[in-house]
Amino acid sequence: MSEKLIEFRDVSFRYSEEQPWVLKNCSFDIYKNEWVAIIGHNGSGKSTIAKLLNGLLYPQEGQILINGMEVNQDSVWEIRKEVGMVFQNPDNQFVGTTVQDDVAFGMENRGFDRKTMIEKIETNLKAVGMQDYLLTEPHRLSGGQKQRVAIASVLAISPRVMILDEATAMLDPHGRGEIMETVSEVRQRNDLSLITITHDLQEVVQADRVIVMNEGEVWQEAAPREIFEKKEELRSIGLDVPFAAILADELQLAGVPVARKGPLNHEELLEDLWTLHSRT
Ligand SMILES: Nc1ncnc2c1ncn2[C@@H]1O[C@H](COP(=O)(O)OP(=O)(O)OP(=O)(O)O)[C@@H](O)[C@H]1O
Repeated sequence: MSEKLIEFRDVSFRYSEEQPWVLKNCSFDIYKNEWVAIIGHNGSGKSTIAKLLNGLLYPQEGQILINGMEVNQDSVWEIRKEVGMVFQNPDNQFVGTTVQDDVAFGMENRGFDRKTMIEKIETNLKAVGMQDYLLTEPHRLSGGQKQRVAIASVLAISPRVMILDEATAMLDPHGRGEIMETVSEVRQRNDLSLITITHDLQEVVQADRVIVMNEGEVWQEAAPREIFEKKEELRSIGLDVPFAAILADELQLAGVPVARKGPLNHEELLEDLWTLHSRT
């Protein structure tokens, strides 16, 4: 088992004393180099978890540890060197007037020296395929390009964990696929842990592990295959299953046998059908 990077210990959170608890006794661990997808119905507390991890919010109860360091007001600047976040709307995260200024901003805030900054701007924009846009004004970029720059800005601070909170939600399926491919590459190259918060099941099935939230509680955590086998239970808490699994059920019902219980994507479904039916 690899080393723990994040520990959520009995965390409860509410936005104010007058408001209900948004997270209730949540506990989970995330390991180094692991990719964890957090899913759950609207309002189940996913984004709140992301903000707690980055010290944008603090829990009223429980403890959050990042690499052994507790997230609190004293540690918040150290924590933000470890945890990088990319949000849904890239326009809300741009601060620089050019792409290079923007990537520099996070590093400036964290006290990087000039030489390191120049090197990191170059290598990280290259890692996301945006090296030709150094002097471009961010508003001239497409949605996908903006998210690439946002990812480069996060990578530039060399975090241990990158959180993508609905970061691909505004892109078309092709753009989403491209961004996730880039993220997957940079994750491996930089030995990062990755937390993705998303409603896109194509993304979720690629994760190592899935944490399912329901009404502010950790409902279940397991590998994607194990999670998506519980189709009826998932539906009962307002969640869907991958389209390939639904199609496999329909095929079975129509009398077409499918080998695997729940294929996670169309490649698996095709492989099943090919293996079974090429023999007949
Ligand atoms: N700034 C805030 N002040 C008060 N309540 C908030 C605030 N932000 C979120 N909430 C409430 O906290 C609960 C959890 O919200 P959160 O954004 O964490 O859910 P989520 O699972 O990310 O939802 P979604 O899938 O819709 O993005 C919701 O009931 C929401 O209305």
